Amino acid sequence: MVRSMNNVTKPKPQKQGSSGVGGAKTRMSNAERSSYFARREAAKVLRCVLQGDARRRAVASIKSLVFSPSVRNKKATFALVCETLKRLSVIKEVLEIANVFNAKWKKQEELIYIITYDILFSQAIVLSGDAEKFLLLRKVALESALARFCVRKKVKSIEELLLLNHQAPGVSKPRYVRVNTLKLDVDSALLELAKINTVKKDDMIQDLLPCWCSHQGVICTVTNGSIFLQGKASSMVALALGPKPGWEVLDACSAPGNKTVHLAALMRGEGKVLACELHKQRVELLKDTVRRSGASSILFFNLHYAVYNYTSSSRLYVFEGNELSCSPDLLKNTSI
Ligand SMILES: C[S@@+](CC[C@H](N)C(=O)[O-])C[C@H]1O[C@@H](n2cnc3c(N)ncnc32)[C@H](O)[C@@H]1O
Repeated sequence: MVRSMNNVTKPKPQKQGSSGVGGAKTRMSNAERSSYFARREAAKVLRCVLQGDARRRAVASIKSLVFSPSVRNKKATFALVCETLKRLSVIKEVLEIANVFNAKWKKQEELIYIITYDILFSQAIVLSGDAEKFLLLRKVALESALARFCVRKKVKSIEELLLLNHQAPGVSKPRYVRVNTLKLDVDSALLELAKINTVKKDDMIQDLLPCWCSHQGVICTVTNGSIFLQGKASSMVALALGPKPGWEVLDACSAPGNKTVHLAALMRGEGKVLACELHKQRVELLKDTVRRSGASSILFFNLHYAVYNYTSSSRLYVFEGNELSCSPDLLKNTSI
């Protein structure tokens, strides 16, 4: 459900170009003005997201909120919201320890979260605006609160603190890792990932591992195709079909190919998966996924439109397309 952002309390309008850091009457540069507005737009998006969470009601995704026409600097706004959200629990603790909130700024807490992120984690130096000025005057208190929080959590660095925050099961959501059983068995993947991540077996899907991990923690195994980062819902699709080795399966809209290679793995590399994709560039993505997966039983079709007539009994596939690429061996017994 998309909820309008119009009912968000607007921060008091400020005279543009008149409020420099430290109260000096300075004109904002274009970059300052753009980041000033991005922080306020990010605060509105963050408020929408947090209110939705608090009421357990679906709001639009961060992307759709950011892509609303009222948001001018979409890239900076999106980055600010995501980066602040990643560190939100730490930011809240720090503000609490530093005892920063008063009645006035409590009303604009999302803006305070965003600016605190900017001051502590993005090392922004010049920040124009009243709220920015308020927090910059307390920068030392914020930094010492962050240091105290690290000590309290028994970590040596902020990176460790953030990782800890990400790794605690039940506190943060897991990233799902699907093991590509064409290359690696589930138990070996579990052992490998457990070296640097908190990981377990999924209770519904055999080859899926919920993982509380850092991106670096899984990146090598992702790059070599032993595992794929794939959500739980997406991992249920091929499983629901339950393909057997030797089947011929049509994946009509396939790029980037996560389900295509999952099908090939469930069929243990025996049989064929016909993978269709409308867009040429996305066919390249699909091919890359398939190459990494090591599956050799997949045929690619780049179609203008996927008009097909598929009857399993007569094994007839009618495709209307412009290009086809696959290994000649695979094509031998397939009528197209
Ligand atoms: C949501 S993605 C599919 C994700 C994929 N099944 C996976 O699991 O990784 C949808 C894809 O279908 C392609 N597509 C959309 N319409 C199509 C059509 N008529 N024929 C073939 N491909 C199409 C899109 O270009 C897009 O790459």
